[in-house]
Amino acid sequence: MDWQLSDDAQPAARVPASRLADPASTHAAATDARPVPVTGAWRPGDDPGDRRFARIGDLAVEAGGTVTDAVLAYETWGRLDERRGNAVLVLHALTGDSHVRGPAGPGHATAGWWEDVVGPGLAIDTDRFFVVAPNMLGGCQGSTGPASLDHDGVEWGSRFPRVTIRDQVEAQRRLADALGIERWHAVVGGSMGGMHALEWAIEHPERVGSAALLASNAATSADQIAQNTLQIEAVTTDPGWLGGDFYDLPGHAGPARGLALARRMAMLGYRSPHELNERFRREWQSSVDPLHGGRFQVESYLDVHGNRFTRRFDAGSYVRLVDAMSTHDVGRGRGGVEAALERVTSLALVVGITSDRLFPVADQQRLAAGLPTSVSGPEPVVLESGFGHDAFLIESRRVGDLLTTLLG
Ligand SMILES: CC(=O)SCCNC(=O)CCNC(=O)[C@H](O)C(C)(C)COP(=O)(O)OP(=O)(O)OC[C@H]1O[C@@H](n2cnc3c(N)ncnc32)[C@H](O)[C@@H]1OP(=O)(O)O
Ligand SMILES: N[C@@H](CCO)C(=O)O
Repeated sequence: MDWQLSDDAQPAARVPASRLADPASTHAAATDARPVPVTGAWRPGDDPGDRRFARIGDLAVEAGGTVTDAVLAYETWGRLDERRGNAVLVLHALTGDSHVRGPAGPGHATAGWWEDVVGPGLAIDTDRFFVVAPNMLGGCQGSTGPASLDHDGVEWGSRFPRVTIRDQVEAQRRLADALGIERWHAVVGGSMGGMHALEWAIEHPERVGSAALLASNAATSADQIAQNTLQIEAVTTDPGWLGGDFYDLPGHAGPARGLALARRMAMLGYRSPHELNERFRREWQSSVDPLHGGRFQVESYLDVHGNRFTRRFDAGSYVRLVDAMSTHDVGRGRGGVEAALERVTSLALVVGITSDRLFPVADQQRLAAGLPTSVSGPEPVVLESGFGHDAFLIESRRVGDLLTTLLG
């Protein structure tokens, strides 16, 4: 089947800012929600730039159900060469999006999340490579997700099926087909994006030249599932959740408090105890002692991140995407993790971070030991950093240096 690049004026996955939950606290930061620009279909030779949309058809998902008339939002940088052999797929983490670098088109004046990694002369050199970055299926930054309108003009909400990493990669495969990319020069992803990159290398080994797996895993551990479960519970026990059908109800803020709480919990996994202790110590945010009504700085920090998050992310997507991480297990139906890893034929770069308490280095040791050809042999490359899991985003220059060992 041919998948279509969209010229439509109103992509099905459009998510107006009004459907994002309102912040629950007066400490909220300014909104990060970006309008979704509507652009024409990408064609070989086009200039890099705007966010575009690919219609990828009906997608039957592993857990049962179908995402009908699914759309993936994506952005590109650089030019596809005549042999279509220089394409690099960059896959974002849980709450990321297609906006890897700026500037792009209208509504995208902002910098991207990997400015120091992707660009002219950088590790993923857009003078050499054609970079494609999709927003994952189930997300809320242009791709079809729970906040998107279904055919009846009502948000999918609770009707949006559970999706898995494999379903999301199947959506990406259709995007690759639509773009005419038979084989990726490389697939690159951090955290949840690394799960997608690995799934590509296992399910479509002939289509992946090399794979970079940063702070990621082969199967989500009990410890990770436990944290995911608490975050989902924080959202779904908020009275504003309404079973997942909270969208566009007059005067209804949605599960904002629950979503903010989930993000605050998640932030603890993203940063290291050492960093938090060194950065905030026991300092107060104001002149008032916390014992007498003031707040600790770290409380304020988490509050800001939690409430800011509610301005840019949909609670329905959050629940579905966290769930997709929990069900991640490359060994499912493939004879176990090690058997699945043996299917990989591409050269792999596996990177762990010393202070990552969410995806500890043991996860990457299992990956490197199981993958047939890893840049660093049976051990991962370990980045010495105090920033915790988020180091793959924060230490971007150093991550770029590591990527050059794979990309040349
Ligand atoms: C691939 C992807 O995942 S893309 C998505 C990645 N982006 C996100 O996850 C968005 C959330 N942001 C983050 O997690 C982080 O900002 C990162 C990882 C992107 C970057 O981390 P850092 O640069 O170390 O930012 P940090 O965590 O220190 O947060 C900085 C903010 O906290 C604020 N902050 C710091 N201390 C306090 C405090 N005591 N009280 C309140 N706010 C505080 C700062 O003012 C700053 O706000 P600003 O952005 O408005 O300037
Ligand atoms: N902080 C990043 C990393 C998660 O793995 C995110 O929210 O996407």
